Amino acid sequence: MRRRTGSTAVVAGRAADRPVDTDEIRALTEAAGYEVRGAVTQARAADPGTYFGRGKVADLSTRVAETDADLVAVDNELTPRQTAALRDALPEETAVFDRYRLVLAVFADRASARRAQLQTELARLRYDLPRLKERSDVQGLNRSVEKGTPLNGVKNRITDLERKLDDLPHPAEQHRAERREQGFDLVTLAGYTNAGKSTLLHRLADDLTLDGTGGSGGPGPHGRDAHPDAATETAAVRDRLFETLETTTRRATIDGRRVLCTDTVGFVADLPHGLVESFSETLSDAAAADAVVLVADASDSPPELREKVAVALDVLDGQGVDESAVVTALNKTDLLDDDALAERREAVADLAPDPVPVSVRAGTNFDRLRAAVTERLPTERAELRLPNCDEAMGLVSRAYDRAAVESVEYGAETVSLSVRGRPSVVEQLRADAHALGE
Ligand SMILES: Nc1nc2c(ncn2[C@@H]2O[C@H](COP(=O)(O)OP(=O)(O)OP(=O)(O)O)[C@@H](O)[C@H]2O)c(=O)[nH]1
Ligand SMILES: [Mg+2]
Repeated sequence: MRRRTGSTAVVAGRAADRPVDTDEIRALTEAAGYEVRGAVTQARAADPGTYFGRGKVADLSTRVAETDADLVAVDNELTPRQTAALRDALPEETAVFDRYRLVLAVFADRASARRAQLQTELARLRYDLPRLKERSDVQGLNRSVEKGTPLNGVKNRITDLERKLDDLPHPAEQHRAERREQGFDLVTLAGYTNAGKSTLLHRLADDLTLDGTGGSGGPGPHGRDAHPDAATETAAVRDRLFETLETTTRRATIDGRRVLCTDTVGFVADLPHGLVESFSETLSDAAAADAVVLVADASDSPPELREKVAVALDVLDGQGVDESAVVTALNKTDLLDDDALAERREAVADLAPDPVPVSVRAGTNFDRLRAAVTERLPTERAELRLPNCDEAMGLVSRAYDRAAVESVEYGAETVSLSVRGRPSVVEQLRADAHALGE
């Protein structure tokens, strides 16, 4: 993404009793377009006033001055009061973002489609509003609102945005309904950011042609419009947080069936789901899907993996996704030896009973993953007997196109066709066969 010219940051982390790890907050800060010039950490309980202890705040201030940083990025959620107190203690004009605000900055930067832009702005204002309300001093209030928008202005803008979003057509939903009618199965890839969802989509997709998009206005008549992700999708997938900010859908063929596979916005550790949810179409996609592949990064430590899988399953459940529709894929097994993998399986055993270990990068165990997905797709079988005529050939070709043809035998008088696929598709083929026979 574009780097904010000259924007620099110092990251700051605190933990009560463990070594303080700043990797993630660094990655987030970089994802928001800042160059990280330093890190300040503290291992002690949070100070209710300034979050960090007094001496540490002084250190932080010195570091900001030395590095001429524009921003202090704090690896946690700060109360409005803490944000204000920190700002007061730092050199003039230094912005203070907690991780939530940082994520909002990333989204604001990357959102390209109209819908995503509105959702991002709405999420930011909803984040700001309670913070503004809690501020009692008028001066602080004015300073904390970007560009001096008064409190009421923020409320009005929220209402305005909500109305605009309601009025905006929802191309993804409409598109989904159409595609279902055409006999497509819908599969959604979900999971934390950086788990490998987009890489998996690449692997599963039939070709590099995009077939419809989520938030960005929907496909044209042929479902082949370019998506903002198009350029980056063909490039190597980079190791960067929030690579995907809008849903992308590609056609895939799984077990002979026509599948629309949708990539989604990744979850983020320690963020309230509501935040990410509010500006992604992601979860509504998951709820509408026939199967959801929950992609997890198995190179995470077992407790972290467990936590992420638990949260993700919980979020999906909250969206009305049936547990039986979820396939859990433990990705990046190329980074693990057998013992390490066994530990990961053990860590999620009671949450995800039958996870599929895969390496999307190396292509390991794809057959099992495809099979696990197919198992979750609604399926019906039919044996059809058709008169051997031109129309029958049309029907056979439709069957190949939309379902899995298990066998086809051409006799002198009749054609016998054994087919398996989406119930509505099989139903239609059966009706067509019946009509031919009359
Ligand atoms: N070692 C290894 N790396 C992988 C594998 N699959 C994906 N990756 C890497 O993991 C990183 C993240 O992959 P993405 O596909 O962008 O992850 P994502 O889940 O789409 O992330 P967001 O779009 O941010 O939600 C990239 O650097 C991939 O190359 C794998 O099987 N093994
Ligand atoms: Mg992605």
